Amino acid sequence: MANRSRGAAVPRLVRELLAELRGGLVWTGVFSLFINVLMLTTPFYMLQIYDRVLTSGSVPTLLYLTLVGVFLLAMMGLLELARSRLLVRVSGRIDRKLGDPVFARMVDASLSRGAGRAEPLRDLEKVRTFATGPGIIALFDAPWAPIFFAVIFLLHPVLGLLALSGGVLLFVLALVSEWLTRKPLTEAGSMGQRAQWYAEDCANNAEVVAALGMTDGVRARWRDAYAQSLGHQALASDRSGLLTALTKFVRPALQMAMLGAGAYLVLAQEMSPGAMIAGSIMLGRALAPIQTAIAQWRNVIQTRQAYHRLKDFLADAPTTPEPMALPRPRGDIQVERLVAPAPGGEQPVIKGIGFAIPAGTSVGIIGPSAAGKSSLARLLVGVWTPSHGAVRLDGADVAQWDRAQLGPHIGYLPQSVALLEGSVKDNIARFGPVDPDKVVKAAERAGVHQMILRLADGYDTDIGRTGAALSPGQRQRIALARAIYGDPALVVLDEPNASLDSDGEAALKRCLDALRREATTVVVISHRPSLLSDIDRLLVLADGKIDTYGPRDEVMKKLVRSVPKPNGNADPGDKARGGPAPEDKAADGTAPQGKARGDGAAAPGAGDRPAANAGQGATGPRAVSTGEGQA
Ligand SMILES: Nc1ncnc2c1ncn2[C@@H]1O[C@H](COP(=O)(O)OP(=O)(O)OP(=O)(O)O)[C@@H](O)[C@H]1O
Repeated sequence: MANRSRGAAVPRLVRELLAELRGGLVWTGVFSLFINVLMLTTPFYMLQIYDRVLTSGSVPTLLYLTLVGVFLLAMMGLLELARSRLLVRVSGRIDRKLGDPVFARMVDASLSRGAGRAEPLRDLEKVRTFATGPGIIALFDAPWAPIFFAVIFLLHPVLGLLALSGGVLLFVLALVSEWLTRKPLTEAGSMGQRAQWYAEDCANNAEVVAALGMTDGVRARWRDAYAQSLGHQALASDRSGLLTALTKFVRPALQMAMLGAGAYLVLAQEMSPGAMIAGSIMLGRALAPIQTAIAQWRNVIQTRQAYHRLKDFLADAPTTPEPMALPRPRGDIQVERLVAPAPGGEQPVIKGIGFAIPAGTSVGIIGPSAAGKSSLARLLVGVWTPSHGAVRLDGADVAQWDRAQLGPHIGYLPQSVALLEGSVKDNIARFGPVDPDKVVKAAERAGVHQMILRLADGYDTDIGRTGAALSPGQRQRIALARAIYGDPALVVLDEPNASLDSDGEAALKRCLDALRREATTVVVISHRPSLLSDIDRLLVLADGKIDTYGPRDEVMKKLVRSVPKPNGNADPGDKARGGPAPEDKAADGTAPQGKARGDGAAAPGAGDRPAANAGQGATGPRAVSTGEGQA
């Protein structure tokens, strides 16, 4: 089973990544050293031309120097090529190492925090592209700048001092730039992100936003966040613009000072004219990486932020050792003392319930709105993690079960259907390898095969983002086929008929009958009692607790008795539809728990499983045990 320990994965992931990158980065550093040494070719060539060729008038020397110079420059070009290829590989490794974990973690984070965004992938993209851009080249070149300063010192100490002071001045300007722009850039980043969320949410819900005239209100929110982001951006740009202007003045001024000082030293006969020119060129080389670093400062800061966000995001990733594969479950469900808040919340929405569903049993869950039915469904399929208790499938805790292993054994049709961008067949096959026979079988059992054949490209029809190209009813029926694809052992359907017409509902009922005949464990949540007419058991949920659980007919009888109508008749469907509130029942003097026990249904049936009873103990007297005969 998964061993979840916080905080260990990121250091491991990052350590492993850095270990993998170490070789490539060391070679990039070595290549950078040679590239920078070879950059001395041009100034030395100048030096030799002025001081040797022009004074001696020797053409062979000129030819020889030129050949050597061209060869060295060619070598430098080759090294540049090798370095850039190396960095492309480094960037590819970052992606290969972190891409999948970040994606998987993003899905997990959406489950545990209740909201998912794609920023971590964007951050990864930022870090990855930095690894091939000019920013990282500047970082690798900067440490070799002392070579140039040293050579300038050798030409003349005065020139050396001048160059060094210029370098320090530019470096200080870079630090000031960082200091002045870091905060506004951070603020701009977070406000920009918020603005983007508004824009994305608005685009995703464009129809309701337009229909209800909400565009102006939502745009005002977006505009506010965007304006704040732009304000911080502008402040950062103003400050960095000032620094850039200063740099643009300092850089040529330094060059001029070098030439001026060099000319003076030549006049004073302390240096040759060649050294004057070479010194000036070398100053340019020495300052280039510093200047690139200043130009790339914003990029460097943003990449650093993205890197830290990524590290934090991965920091609480659970370490999950490769779990042992478990055999295909039979579909035996035990819910034990289950307490669960919604993701990111504290208040439990499921408040200590326990019950059992023997393999092959079909159970209908009914109850008023916000009773916790969908929450229970999510817990049954293991996408929510309970704070206490467990849902066990054939004895194994579903929240701890490896999702990739558990998924094929689970069929889940959520209330909001959630198809994904892709073809009909991809969606039915759950984006795994498409086995046409299995896809058609699932579609036929879901009663949707003919409907799919009538689509423009049949099973190959692209359904667009979230299935936008389909009607809600079509989406729901295709999602049903997806839920039963591969004959899962447990099928949980949350309001599977919410968007269906009578044909669709008849197909759904036939599908449920087939699942029952095949002894698949089925849980159906529905507000419509018609769908639950052939179900084995009924579970009535109210305020996160079990009100009643037992064989369907017994529960229905109880519901009839507990829902008095003004004319003395009762409509059990009222309760299924969430009609009578628990207070209504209390008003006639019959508390739910009293009812549950009073008719004898509370006593465990003769064949009740011990696990079911254990679960009952946790639920309190509200939970009603079941007769095994119904299984
Ligand atoms: N993702 C979520 N984040 C926060 N709270 C949630 C979330 N999902 C459900 N809840 C809360 O849990 C409670 C139960 O909701 P749930 O959707 O399980 O009820 P339900 O019985 O399925 O309702 P309905 O019949 O209206 O679908 C509600 O109070 C709801 O606010």
